[in-house]
Amino acid sequence: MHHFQYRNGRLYCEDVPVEHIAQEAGTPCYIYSHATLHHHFTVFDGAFSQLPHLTCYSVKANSNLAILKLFGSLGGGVDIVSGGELFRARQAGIPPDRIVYSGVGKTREEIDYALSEDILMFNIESSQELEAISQRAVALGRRARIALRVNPDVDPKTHPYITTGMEKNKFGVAMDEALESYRRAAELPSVDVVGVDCHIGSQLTEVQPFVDALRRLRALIDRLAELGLETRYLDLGGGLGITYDREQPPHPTEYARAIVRELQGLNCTVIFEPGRVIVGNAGILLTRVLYTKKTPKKQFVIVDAGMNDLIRPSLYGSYHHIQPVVSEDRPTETVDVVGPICESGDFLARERALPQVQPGEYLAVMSAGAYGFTMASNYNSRPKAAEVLVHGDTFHVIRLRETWEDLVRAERIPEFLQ
Ligand SMILES: Cc1ncc(COP(=O)(O)O)c(C=O)c1O
Ligand SMILES: N[C@@H](CCCC[NH3+])C(=O)O
Repeated sequence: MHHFQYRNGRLYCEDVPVEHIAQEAGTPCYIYSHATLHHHFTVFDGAFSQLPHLTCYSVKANSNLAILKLFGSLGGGVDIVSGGELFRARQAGIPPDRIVYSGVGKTREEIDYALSEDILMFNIESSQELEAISQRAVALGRRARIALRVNPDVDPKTHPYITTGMEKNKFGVAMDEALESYRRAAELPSVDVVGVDCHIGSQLTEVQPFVDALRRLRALIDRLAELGLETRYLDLGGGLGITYDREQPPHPTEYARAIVRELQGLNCTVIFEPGRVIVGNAGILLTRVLYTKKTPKKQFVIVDAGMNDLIRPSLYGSYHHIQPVVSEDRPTETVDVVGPICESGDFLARERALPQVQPGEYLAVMSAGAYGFTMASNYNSRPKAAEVLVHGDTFHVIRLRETWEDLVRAERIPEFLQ
């Protein structure tokens, strides 16, 4: 479904020309399509309609309150990895019984907060974390529902920085240790063992690694049943990829078909934690060309968005399609699209064939809805960009552009320096 399209040579998001947004909200600016977000969520969630399931959108992909509110209103829950994400989710009205909490480094403060909110399930990543959660639940007079995040050791065939379910990764508990940990969990006070969890990586473009992981989890579930431990929730994590360039990831319905086939005969609620597949292609980063510059070796297009706004190209060498907002016939040239940050690694594209562009014109960096704004920083004291949600023929600023004042607000000069 394409809600970013050219009409009469102008790029639109739904029924709004993106230039209008740039003029009002300034650049750089993230723009999301409500219709795309809605469509992606309902397609994913609907693909599992024949199963008892819960789609827990992964907040880290895009944590804007308006977006969380939308998914909550569609019956979604969330997957969180910090107290800050829990706070956001609650602010957006996500009910605690639709919240699952993963992450290898949950602090005592975060554990206490999640226990006090009575979230659906902690996905436990180590034996020490298990003990800590039990202790805090006892201390607070609460019960902690838990799943063990197991590391099934499958290769998701994605970028090495974003694999999570291989033996060498820091995530989860090794398969061999899982049974022992479950035995221990069953003895611990104030802990209810309710599930099994895994998440093997992000931007997967094949179904097979998901199927392999699921088969290993099913074997574990059978062993747990022999110990008298019933699995009420099977959490399969997120990770389904999207098309940035020429990738051909499975459509959510194809992914669902493969998963449902493997679940025959299992009697539990299945949880999914999709992030990128829901929001990735629902957003763009809009930027303005500041200058063009030719050096003996290179042709640069210098834009007002940098690695602090969108770090994926610098961090993973990721591809994002870049296109002028005004489409017209012009010669192409091979350029590096770079930002204003004082790092040579600050680029949005390298050696990219792009129509010849002029200072002042706008470029759209496509597929920027996931891990765009959420990974933004204030490096070089750059205020974070605004975020805008388009809904039909209107648009709403869902996060104001930061100001220079915002950047210094939390800082204090001690008296001896004044
Ligand atoms: C535990 C967990 N769940 C879900 C996700 C969401 O992943 P994706 O955006 O690839 O669907 C991630 C990120 O990889 C994660 O670490
Ligand atoms: N941030 C990564 C994905 C990591 C997912 C988090 N576990 C990206 O932009 O592709």
